[in-house]
Amino acid sequence: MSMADRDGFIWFDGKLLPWREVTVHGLTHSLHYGMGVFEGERAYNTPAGPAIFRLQEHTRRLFNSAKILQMDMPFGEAEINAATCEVIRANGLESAYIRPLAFYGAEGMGLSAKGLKTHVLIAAWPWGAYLGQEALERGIRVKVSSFNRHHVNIHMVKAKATGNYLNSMLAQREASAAGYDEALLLDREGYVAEGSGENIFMVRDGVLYTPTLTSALEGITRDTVMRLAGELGIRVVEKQLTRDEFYIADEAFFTGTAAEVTPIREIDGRVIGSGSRGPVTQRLQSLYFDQVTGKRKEHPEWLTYVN
Ligand SMILES: CCC[C@H](NCc1c(COP(=O)(O)O)cnc(C)c1O)C(=O)O
Repeated sequence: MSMADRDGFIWFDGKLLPWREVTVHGLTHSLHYGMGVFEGERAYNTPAGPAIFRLQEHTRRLFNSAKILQMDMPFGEAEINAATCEVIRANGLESAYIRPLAFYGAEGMGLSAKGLKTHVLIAAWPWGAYLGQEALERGIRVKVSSFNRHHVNIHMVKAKATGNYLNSMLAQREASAAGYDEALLLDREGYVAEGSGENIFMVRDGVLYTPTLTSALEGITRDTVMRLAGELGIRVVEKQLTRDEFYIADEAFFTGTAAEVTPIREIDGRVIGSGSRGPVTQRLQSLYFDQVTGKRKEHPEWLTYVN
C-alpha cells in the first residue's frame, strides 16, 4: 500500500490534516533540488504509555540542520516538540516511526530559493524493525560501497538533509543488487564512515570502537549506545577505522533510530566473529530496548510521554 493511501492525520504547517489531504504541487522546490531537512524518531510503548525517545535532541538536530542550510523555520523547537506528541495522540499510536520534514514550497524555482516558504510536516506510522526482525537477532550481511560518503565540504554531513540521501540510496541499492542487506560507506580518505542510514560500531578484545564523526551523521542512537556501554563499564574508543579492522573484529553492529541496534554478521564475505549477534552486541541491544521502552529507569529525560 502506498504511503499516500493511509488513514490518520499529519501535522502540516501548524494544523492536523487528514492524511490523504497532505499533498504538494509538482513544482515544489525541494522536490526538484533536494534542499530539505528531516528527522527519524521513534515512539515506543512503555508501562506508563507511549513515549518518544530523545525527542528534544532530534528536534534540536532538525533545527541545526535547517541552520546549516540557512532554511528559515516558521515554528520554534517547543512547538515542534508539542506537535510531534500531538501527532502520536491524534493517530492513537503506541509505538511508531515519526518523520518530521521541513521543505521549500512552490513559490519559486530559482536555485537561490529567495522568498521561498519553508513548510513543515510531521507524520507517524507503525514501522517495525527497519532491516527485519530476523536481522535484529541473526545480524545482516554488509558490503563496502563503491560510493564514498560525502566529502565534508561537498555536502554538509552534519545536516540531516534530504539531498544527502541520494548518496545513501545509490549505496543501499548497489549493496542490495549484490545480494547484501546494507551498504557500508567509506569517507574520501578510505576510512569507514557509516552505513547508508546508520552509524557503525565494532567490538575487539572487549573494547567498543566507532568511527570519529568527520563524515558521518551525529547519530542519537550512537550517542545512546556509547553512554550505555560506559554504564556497563565497557571502554569506548572513537577513532579512524579501516575496513579490514572491521573484517577481523569480534563483533560489529549498526545503530540508528530506524535500525535500532542491528548486528552485522558479515562484511564483504568476511564472517565477523562467530557469524551471529555477539555477546557485547546482545547486551547493548537488550539494554537499548529496555531503555527506549521505559523498563530501565535511568535517563528519565530521554522519554517524552505523549499523554
Ligand atoms: C533513511 C534514514 C533513516 C534514519 N537514519 C539515521 C541515520 C543515522 C543514525 O542517526 P540516529 O541514531 O540519530 O537515528 C546515521 N547516519 C545516517 C546517514 C542516518 O540516516 C533513521 O531514522 O534511522
